[in-house]
Amino acid sequence: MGKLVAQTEIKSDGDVFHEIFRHRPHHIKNMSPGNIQGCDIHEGEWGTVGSVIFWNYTHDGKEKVAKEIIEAIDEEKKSVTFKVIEGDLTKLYKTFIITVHVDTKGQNNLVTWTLEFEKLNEGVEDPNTLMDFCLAVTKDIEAHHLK
Ligand SMILES: CC[C@@H](C)C[C@@H](CC)C(C)C
Repeated sequence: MGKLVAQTEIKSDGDVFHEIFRHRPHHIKNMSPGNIQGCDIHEGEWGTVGSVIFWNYTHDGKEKVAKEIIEAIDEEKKSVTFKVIEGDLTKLYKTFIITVHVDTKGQNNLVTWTLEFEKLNEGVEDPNTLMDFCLAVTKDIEAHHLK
């Protein structure tokens, strides 16, 4: 299993950041319209394990889709784990799991993105640009809350 981890500090509220990814990821398109164009719930309720979310996003200049199941939610640790089950990423990766975690330490809020993946073949590159995408979305969410 390949793994990429990246961290970035946000000045906006960490609890709000977690709440967005857990309960209202469909609001992200309003905060990061260049990256996220759509987010719909296909199965279950927002913010619950087992719910299925469908994303329309633009990555590496191309419009893409991702269907993800919420695999885990840890309210204590403020983390949400999304497992990709359909869409562009499944053309390159057998498994693709995205975890977003927020550490709130006083004024500082540290966001950690973890991408775990199994490539379909050796020629597939590591998802570095997707990690950049996740960090860019993070910054847009922060900026939205600092206005
Ligand atoms: C599969 C790429 C995007 C749609 C993942 C989203 C978080 C699971 C995005 C908002 C970073």
